Amino acid sequence: MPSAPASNEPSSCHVHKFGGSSLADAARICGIAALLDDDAATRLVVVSAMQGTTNSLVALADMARAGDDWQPGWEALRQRHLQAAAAIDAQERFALQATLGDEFDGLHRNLQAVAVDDDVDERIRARIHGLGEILSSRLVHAALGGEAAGWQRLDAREVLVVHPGEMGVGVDWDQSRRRFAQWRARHPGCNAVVTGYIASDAQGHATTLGRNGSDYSAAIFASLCNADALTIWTDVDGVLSADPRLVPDAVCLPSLSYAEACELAYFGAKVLHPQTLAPVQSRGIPLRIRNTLRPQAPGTLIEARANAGDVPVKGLSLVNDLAILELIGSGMIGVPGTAEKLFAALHGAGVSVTMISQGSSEHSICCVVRADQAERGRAAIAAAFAEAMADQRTQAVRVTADICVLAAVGDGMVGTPGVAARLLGGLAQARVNVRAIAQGASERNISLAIARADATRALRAAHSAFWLSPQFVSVGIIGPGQVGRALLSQLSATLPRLRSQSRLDLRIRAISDSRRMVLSETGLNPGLALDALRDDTAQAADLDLFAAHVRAEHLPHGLIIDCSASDAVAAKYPQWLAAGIHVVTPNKHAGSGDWTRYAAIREAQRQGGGRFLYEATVGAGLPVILTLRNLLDTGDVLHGIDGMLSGTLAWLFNRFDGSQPFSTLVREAQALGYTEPDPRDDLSGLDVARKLVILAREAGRELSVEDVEVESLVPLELQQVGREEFLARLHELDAPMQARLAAADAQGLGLRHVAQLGQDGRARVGLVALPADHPCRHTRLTDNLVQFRSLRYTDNALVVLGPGAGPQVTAAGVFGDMLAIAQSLGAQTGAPVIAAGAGA
Ligand SMILES: NC(=O)C1=CN([C@@H]2O[C@H](COP(=O)(O)OP(=O)(O)OC[C@H]3O[C@@H](n4cnc5c(N)ncnc54)[C@H](OP(=O)(O)O)[C@@H]3O)[C@@H](O)[C@H]2O)C=CC1
Ligand SMILES: N[C@@H](CC=O)C(=O)O
Repeated sequence: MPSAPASNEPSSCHVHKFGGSSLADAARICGIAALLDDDAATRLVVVSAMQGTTNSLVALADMARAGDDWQPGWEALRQRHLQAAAAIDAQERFALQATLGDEFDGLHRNLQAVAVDDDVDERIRARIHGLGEILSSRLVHAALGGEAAGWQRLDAREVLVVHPGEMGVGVDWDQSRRRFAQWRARHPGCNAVVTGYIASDAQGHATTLGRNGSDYSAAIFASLCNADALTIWTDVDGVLSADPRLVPDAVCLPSLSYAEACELAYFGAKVLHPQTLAPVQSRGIPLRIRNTLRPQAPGTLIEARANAGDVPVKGLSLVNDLAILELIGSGMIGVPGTAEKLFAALHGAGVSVTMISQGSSEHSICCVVRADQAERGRAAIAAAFAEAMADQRTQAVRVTADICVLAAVGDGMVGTPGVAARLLGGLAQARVNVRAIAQGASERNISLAIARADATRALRAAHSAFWLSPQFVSVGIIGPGQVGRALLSQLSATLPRLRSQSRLDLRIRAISDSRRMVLSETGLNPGLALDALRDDTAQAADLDLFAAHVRAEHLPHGLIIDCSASDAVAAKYPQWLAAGIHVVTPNKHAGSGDWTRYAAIREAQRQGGGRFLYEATVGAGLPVILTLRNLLDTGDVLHGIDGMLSGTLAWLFNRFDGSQPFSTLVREAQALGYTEPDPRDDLSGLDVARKLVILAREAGRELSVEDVEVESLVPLELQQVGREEFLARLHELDAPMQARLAAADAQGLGLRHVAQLGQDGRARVGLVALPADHPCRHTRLTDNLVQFRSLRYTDNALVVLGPGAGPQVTAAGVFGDMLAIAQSLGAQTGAPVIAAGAGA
């Protein structure tokens, strides 16, 4: 391309291009003047056809050719343009309408020609297809005030000379530049409205730049007039980090380099035509994308050196409707010319290749092609390698359908270690299988072929992996009882901060109690989620529907929080975890229940399923399980565990001094939310036995609740009655408990409920009388005291001490597990919170 600036060109020239959406009707056309108002430079305004016009013109030509009735469509298009002309407050309105009428008469003649002659000249078709820009240029010219206001109209066919080529339409720069200079000489210094999309070929016949070619026209004219800037006006704010229909959190990118824009344009960022960039890039002309409907928005600036931003990836794009073609053969290894032969075969079959990948073993070559060309490509490769196939040098040509390509793009990727790891890690967390990978040596683009079904989930996961949007976790809460409600209130207070500071979006998309559930697409406000359960949107509870909604195919991560005490809910964990749903719970049933189910849960995790965290099952918010895990993971050997594992029983025996009946204290503990839904689970020692089993299993021992020696405080006659009757007869505990207290008092001892897991595997739970100097006598309120004895902690136990029951502390334990899962998914929840203004 010659680099000398065109003669007669004013010193400062700006090119503006308006797409069809900016020219949808007369009001939008008239609005262009206001958008150009603050631009003092000489302006070239390149226009597309009015929205939908080119499609209509192509359809009319097709109808004419097929012998269908095109007259009504022609008339509708004519009326639309005449009405737009009538609505434009132009001095020459009548002349404008007459000219448009003439253009439509010409269209009528051309359509008739197509109708009577099947082999009508391609030039006539090009004239028909390109009429929309002629029409819109006349309307815009009039709306800007016409020649009286210093505006000329330039039919691009007068100056722009192009030739079709294998790589698309090419520009004859010498011819075009000469002709443009001549046109400029005839119209020195004036502004111009220029038709986009259309041009002439070398013989002077009408042609087009291909669909959506107006952007390309604008870039060519920017180069011809050596413009200082090109602005493309469209109906979006700029280039977005991803398709907003698939990633609602996609952000508008303030700046891109030409190279980044090229990659994004090629890989589906529909804002830019792929060819647009070359003419402006070669002359270093900055290109800005702006929104006609929101001109105050800064848009996206594309120039040679873009702002790098603080993450290596600027944007992600997705190309759909693809297939993988794969040639496999051990006889290909080290054989020169195999790749050439394969791609020559595809070339010969007219198959365009989107992506190529070959492992260094050379055992197979795979490429990604358009789905509608896959079979043609397969047949061409099979034919080219027929001989090699016959003597087993190649073994197969395989097609994998329903593929899409996800591409991560950014200059910041160049030379930055860990980008691929971050991308692939994010996809792995979202359980997206990658079928093929390609990264060129430019390092600006990593392309991944994945199954179409995974596309949205993959795009969202990758988007948040690079913090282009917060890490999105779809959350379902089961059991909004004491703990569940406390969790909702903690979430309500914390989620906004997590979203803004830690870029973590824990979205409550489902809530259920034992009877009803609410499934929400966009998410429930945690402060109002309980109300939603009571209103008309609630439906009958169904755990399978609930889980399917939480783990919707298009969402990267699903997390179920089970705050019930239900065994039926715990029975679902293996299947949820196997489906990749993470589970967090204070419910002890899974951890201490049926061994086969427990093993299935572990197996689902081992197979790479969801994560299962249950810290709150023992010691509520205390780090009991975490402490045990740390001991074991660092190679310590557990000898035994003993202490107090029930918050309710701790509180009861800290308070029980005989001054009030034991049953009164039990009711109080229940009201405070310390007890299990059925307080007999506490008083019978079952709850503590469950906790001991959870800890023993954590340490690798195959213990079950039946193996634990449990002393129950519930009299035999109250063990089998219903919960309500038990509560009504609670006073029957008073006398036996009073007697136990008196006996202990008489020996100068105090009652405490303790649990013990010995080195011999023996597990015991029960009420004991202890001397005043025993550590369990130095606890307060609901304190749990867990003493770990191990190879390292032999003389002096490792002790975890603190409140072990209550909705708030339990919910905090659950919340902590939620954040641990979010962190494992890549969320930055551990980052220190810097107070506003600090460090300024
Ligand atoms: N309270 C505490 O200090 C601690 C509690 N925990 C554990 O936390 C869990 C909750 O305790 P808490 O909040 O006190 O109990 P609650 O009885 O207050 O709440 C239980 C909730 O679970 C719901 N639920 C019961 N069965 C089902 C089911 N099949 N499907 C869906 N939802 C169901 C109940 O709904 P509905 O009203 O419809 O029955 C209710 O909303 C228990 O497992 C408990 O062991 C753990 C550590 C400490
Ligand atoms: N009811 C339980 C609650 C915690 O698991 C207790 O009192 O410890």
